[in-house]
Amino acid sequence: MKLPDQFIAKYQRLMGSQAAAFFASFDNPVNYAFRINPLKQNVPENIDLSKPVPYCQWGYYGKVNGKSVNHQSGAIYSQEPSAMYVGEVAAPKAGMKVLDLCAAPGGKSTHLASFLNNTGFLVSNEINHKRAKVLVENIERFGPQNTLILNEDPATIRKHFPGYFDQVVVDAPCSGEGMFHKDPDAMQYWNDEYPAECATRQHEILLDAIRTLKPGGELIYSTCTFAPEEDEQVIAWLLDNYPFEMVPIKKYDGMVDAKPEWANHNPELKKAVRLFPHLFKGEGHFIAKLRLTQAIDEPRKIKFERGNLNREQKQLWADFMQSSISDLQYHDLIVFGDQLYTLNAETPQLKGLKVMRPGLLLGTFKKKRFEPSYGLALALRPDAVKKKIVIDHDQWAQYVHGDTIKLVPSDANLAKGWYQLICEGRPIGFGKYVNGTIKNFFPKGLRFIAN
Ligand SMILES: C[S@@+](CC[C@H](N)C(=O)[O-])C[C@H]1O[C@@H](n2cnc3c(N)ncnc32)[C@H](O)[C@@H]1O
Repeated sequence: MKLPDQFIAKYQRLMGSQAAAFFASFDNPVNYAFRINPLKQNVPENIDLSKPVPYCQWGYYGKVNGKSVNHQSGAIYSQEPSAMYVGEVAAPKAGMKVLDLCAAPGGKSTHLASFLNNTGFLVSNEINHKRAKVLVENIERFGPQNTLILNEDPATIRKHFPGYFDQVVVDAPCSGEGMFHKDPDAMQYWNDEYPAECATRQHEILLDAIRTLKPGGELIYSTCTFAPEEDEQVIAWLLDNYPFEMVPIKKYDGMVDAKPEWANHNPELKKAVRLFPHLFKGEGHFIAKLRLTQAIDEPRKIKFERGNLNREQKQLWADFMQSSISDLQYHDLIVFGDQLYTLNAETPQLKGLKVMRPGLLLGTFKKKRFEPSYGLALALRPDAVKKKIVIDHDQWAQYVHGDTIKLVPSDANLAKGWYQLICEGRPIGFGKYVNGTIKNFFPKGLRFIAN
């Protein structure tokens, strides 16, 4: 691979005796991996689980077919193997309040949601609107029921969540040097000054991020670049200026200590981790974990959001619950426009925030009726739903293409109404059964031709 000349000169100097092996690794084959989704009931079928990723309890090496039942149902999430270690380092405990500040497309958020297992509260934020839409798609497919999805800048997040979170993950926008191997297009933005520019933005993001942490809370900072300016030097700056202590990160085979000599020689920096592609089966990554030892600002009181359904909406939802769902836990309900969402007990007032999803989207109120959402079908395990129709792979292909599905006569005497559609043991959406056919409610923007 042709790397930029200035990149070669810089890393020749920094990598010393390892430089040749480091540069050679850019020509190695790319490593693919995926995580299975513990929020779903069944372990995915038709996928090779023989090569587990040793440091990630849900991780396996291998490539995912994006047009498969496994992928569409949210049973698996494709993620680069090094990126998987960020979620593992965070490993939030049940009940925690967690912020993923730079979240799209959702690799870390879905991983954090796996740990939280529908307890606590996950705020998944992405500044870029287009990317925030992709984040919504990926989170809905994964199916957590405890997630607020925002499209905000870090300064606004800081204002609304002062001293609030047990954990904050900053998977920072960076110069992306670690991605040159997998995605050579990433090189086009790179020049010698780019890491310093990125570092300025990382400092700005962190100045907001750290003020959303409660004392004792943990900051997980990660990049996919080798640049010391964006890695050790950022952490050295935090340690010098704010009340943080480093939390040691376990180093598995091929992972190495971060490099104090690439910053201010503070030996504490060794507790962070570097993943180099010539030493490790994955792309370049840097991860640091820090604990806030005391509050940065005076504590501020937070007002919480409340449910807002009118009587008719309550009744329509109660009727749907009664006829269709046997198990769905939530604190309260909230309506935005005509859309109904669950509301987590920990949700602060949402006024002034660009909200993509205040909670799990349950469905839409139409004139005097309720239409359940695609996201609800994917968030509910089959045993939590009263009415289901099992479809085969060909019918699934019709469904994801947006077609009406004709049922065989033996299935064609069901009561009219909403059914969770199940393919290969996994929920793949809701369908409305009418006279021997299933009307298709697979979202228009997501339709595809299965292969
Ligand atoms: C490395 S990517 C995040 C990847 C994501 N965490 C995942 O695992 O799928 C960094 C993200 O930061 C966002 N970003 C860019 N500028 C930002 C800023 N000034 N503040 C916050 N986020 C920013 C980008 O849009 C991008 O989605």
